[in-house]
Amino acid sequence: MDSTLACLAAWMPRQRWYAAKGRLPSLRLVAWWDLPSAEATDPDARVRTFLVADEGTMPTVLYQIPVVSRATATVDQDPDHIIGSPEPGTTFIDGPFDSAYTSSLLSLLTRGGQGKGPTAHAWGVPTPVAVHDGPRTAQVLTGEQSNTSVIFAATDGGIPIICKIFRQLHPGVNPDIELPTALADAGSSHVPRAVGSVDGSWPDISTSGGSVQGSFAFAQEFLPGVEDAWRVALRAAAGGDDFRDAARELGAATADVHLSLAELFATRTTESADRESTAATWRRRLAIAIAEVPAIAERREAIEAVYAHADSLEWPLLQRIHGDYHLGQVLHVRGRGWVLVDFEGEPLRPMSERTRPDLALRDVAGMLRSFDYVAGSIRLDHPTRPPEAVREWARAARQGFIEGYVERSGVDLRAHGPLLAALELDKAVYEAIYEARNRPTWVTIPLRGIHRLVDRPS
Ligand SMILES: Nc1ncnc2c1ncn2[C@@H]1O[C@H](COP(=O)(O)OP(=O)(O)O)[C@@H](O)[C@H]1O
Ligand SMILES: O=P(O)(O)O[C@H]1O[C@H](CO)[C@@H](O[C@H]2O[C@H](CO)[C@@H](O)[C@H](O)[C@H]2O)[C@H](O)[C@H]1O
Repeated sequence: MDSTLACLAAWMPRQRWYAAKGRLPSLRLVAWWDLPSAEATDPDARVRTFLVADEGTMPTVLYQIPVVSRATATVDQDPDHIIGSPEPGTTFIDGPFDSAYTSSLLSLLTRGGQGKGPTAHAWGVPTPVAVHDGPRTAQVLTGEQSNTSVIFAATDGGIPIICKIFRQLHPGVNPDIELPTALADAGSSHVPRAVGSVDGSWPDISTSGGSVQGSFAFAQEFLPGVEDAWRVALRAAAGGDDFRDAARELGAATADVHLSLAELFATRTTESADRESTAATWRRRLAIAIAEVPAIAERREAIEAVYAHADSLEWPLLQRIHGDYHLGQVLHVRGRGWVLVDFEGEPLRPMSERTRPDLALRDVAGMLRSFDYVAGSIRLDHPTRPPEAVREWARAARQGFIEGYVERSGVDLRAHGPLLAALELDKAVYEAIYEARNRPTWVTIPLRGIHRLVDRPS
């Protein structure tokens, strides 16, 4: 098994979903499960999903790595999708890029079934939407994602499916399954329909002995030919087109989803423990950001003053929220409007925090930051453009979003201005860490946002 772990450890740091960028993982094999159905249809392949813990991080991260193992002489995959050779004559292929894995994953999602290993177990949970049984092609979605998504297009008229394979595993139902499924079941048009999930159990990495249950993958209807709001907004900003009306509709859709979530899941008043834990998260993030992005250190006191002001005022009710809301998480669907995806919450936050009732204003703050990101990205791509015009574009978009949100929700955002400013600032601090780790050339975008927010907090 050492050669398997060595092979995975050498490959993981190059993957977009690998969290500890710039450092080799320190892997321990926690468990694995096999998909025997794959071997029945493709006898040259063995499909094994490894669950490996990176113990070099605090806290330990548990990764899901589906691997197809083939005799090297028979392999014709693109070299970019090859993990490596654990031993001479055997090649490991990144599962989502091999039909032996994708066809058995699809079968689990749409027909049910089981995957088994000595200490881990997986089972498919199809919903009534997963009725179609015809032929499908599989294609991995490329781009900057935290997980790996495969699109299964039907070649004979069935609805296309997108299946997200969660790369980091956490005990409990993943909010990315729980929230959109509840919203879709309640009739919301602002989320895609749920098709099925792969759930399972594995050894608990936080205790010796015992096992936990959680989610391995989730499939939804795929909305073909749509663009995400990030692309739509970027094009509008690049062409100097007004985005205020589109942003107003996005604000209204966001309010609709918040209202539905407040009906479907418990809400509660903010207790002092909630404030303390939120403020502790703000401080913790700020400390990490100062360590990783030294330019933030000089604004430390000013940032803390914005947090202190927010902490001194009344806070609204807590409820379930999206949690990592930005333009890339919203799709523009003709005839249906804005559709929200990726309810998994911020990848850098512990899952226990992401599933708690939270401030709906956190989502509002995330989207407001995202309009600023559009402006920042345009400035990076077109350095000779006058910055005032780009800034004005973002200001109008932010205004439109706020108007749409307030009209639909009835929430007086002005009354919560200092809290919204603190949440925007915290998001910008999060983004600075995220960009420093993933896209260092973009770190100037949140840094500029931080300066603006501390100089003009609300
Ligand atoms: N149901 C869907 N229909 C069409 N495109 C989708 C759908 N779900 C996700 N996408 C596309 O896939 C991208 C990545 O999905 P997301 O849920 O954000 O994954 P990740 O957790 O890996 O970041 C989205 O930004 C969107 O462009
Ligand atoms: O991978 P996820 O979609 O879960 O989200 C992570 O990656 C996002 C970047 O791809 C990051 O979002 C940041 O960049 C966006 C533009 O690419 C911008 O619209 C967002 O405002 C900005 O936060 C997100 O924060 C991160 O969790």
